[in-house]
Amino acid sequence: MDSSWQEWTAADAAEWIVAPAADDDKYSRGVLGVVAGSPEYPGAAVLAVEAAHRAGLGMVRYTGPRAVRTAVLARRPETVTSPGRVQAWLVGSGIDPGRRSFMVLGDLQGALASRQPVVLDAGALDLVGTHTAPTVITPHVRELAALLASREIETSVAQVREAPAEWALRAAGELGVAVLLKGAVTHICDPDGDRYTVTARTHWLASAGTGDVLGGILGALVATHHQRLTTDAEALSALAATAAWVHGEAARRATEAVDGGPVTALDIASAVPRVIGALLAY
Ligand SMILES: NC(=O)C1=CN([C@@H]2O[C@H](COP(=O)(O)OP(=O)(O)OC[C@H]3O[C@@H](n4cnc5c(N)ncnc54)[C@H](OP(=O)(O)O)[C@@H]3O)[C@@H](O)[C@H]2O)[C@@H](O)CC1
Ligand SMILES: Nc1ncnc2c1ncn2[C@@H]1O[C@H](COP(=O)(O)OP(=O)(O)O)[C@@H](O)[C@H]1O
Repeated sequence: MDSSWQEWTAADAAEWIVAPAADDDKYSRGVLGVVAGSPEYPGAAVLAVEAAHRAGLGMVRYTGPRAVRTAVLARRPETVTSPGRVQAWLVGSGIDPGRRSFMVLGDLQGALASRQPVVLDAGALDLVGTHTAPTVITPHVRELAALLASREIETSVAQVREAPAEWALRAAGELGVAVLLKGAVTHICDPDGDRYTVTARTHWLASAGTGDVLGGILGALVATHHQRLTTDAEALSALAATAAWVHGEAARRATEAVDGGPVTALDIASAVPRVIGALLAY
């Protein structure tokens, strides 16, 4: 185990990007189930689903609230809205943990009980530890501080902001999951001692919804590698670092395309296929 943090590179990311082969079908390429979005935050589901499709996988299933489903389908008619086989989950983005209905809580618990690998975000972070499936949590600084405080680990937003590496490690150790702590430098670590950083190449990333796009990219990568994750849960941290790298590079390309001007979360999602293409050619 190396005690230092390794900056993830294009070469590292390229190892985790796979193109479909002649014997593939939509199921072998990975099906991502998404439990995200709510009447309060429908956009988070749209952004996560959009990014997952753009990152390349076999299928996205979304069975959330009707109004959100309609918004998701308006943007991505490729999305399947009936229940069925799922090989990885993205849960919690765009859900307020204080306003979860019984139905949403049931969907979240059902996903976590399925034993498929899971990306836990935003409004599902409090459920970490209620299941045994391979898990990566994707908090930002405030969410990590709140999560640790809820587990009686004394900390504050200021402390996590001051020493993100330290608190990401603490979370991985205490919670027993891979951690992707978002920020201008994103820290990824796991209980096995893997430690990666991804330094953002543009600060235009700091805008609403970009974290939901990251969740979609990571969900797609986890779904794509679902087979490997059944025997190698440690791969989750490498997949998380790859997702953060792809996200950062997509943002860099998106701002470059507008001469260094601002980019939106959807712009970043739209830039993802070219990043994937470049990594395949790497
Ligand atoms: N298009 C969509 O649908 C999007 C949906 N999203 C979804 O939204 C959900 C919440 O995510 P989040 O990241 O806004 O929650 P978090 O940061 O905990 O803020 C909670 C509250 O804390 C406060 N507050 C926060 N920061 C502060 C500061 N620096 N300084 C001072 N106060 C601060 C502030 O409250 P206020 O003080 O303004 O009342 C804020 O409201 C989550 O499910 C996510 O997926 C987003 O992805 C965006 C795009
Ligand atoms: N100052 C910054 N510079 C570069 N990237 C940032 C900065 N602040 C946040 N980010 C990145 O932007 C994204 C924001 O995600 P998140 O906080 O979940 O926002 P949202 O919930 O609005 O989607 C993360 O990928 C994070 O790493």
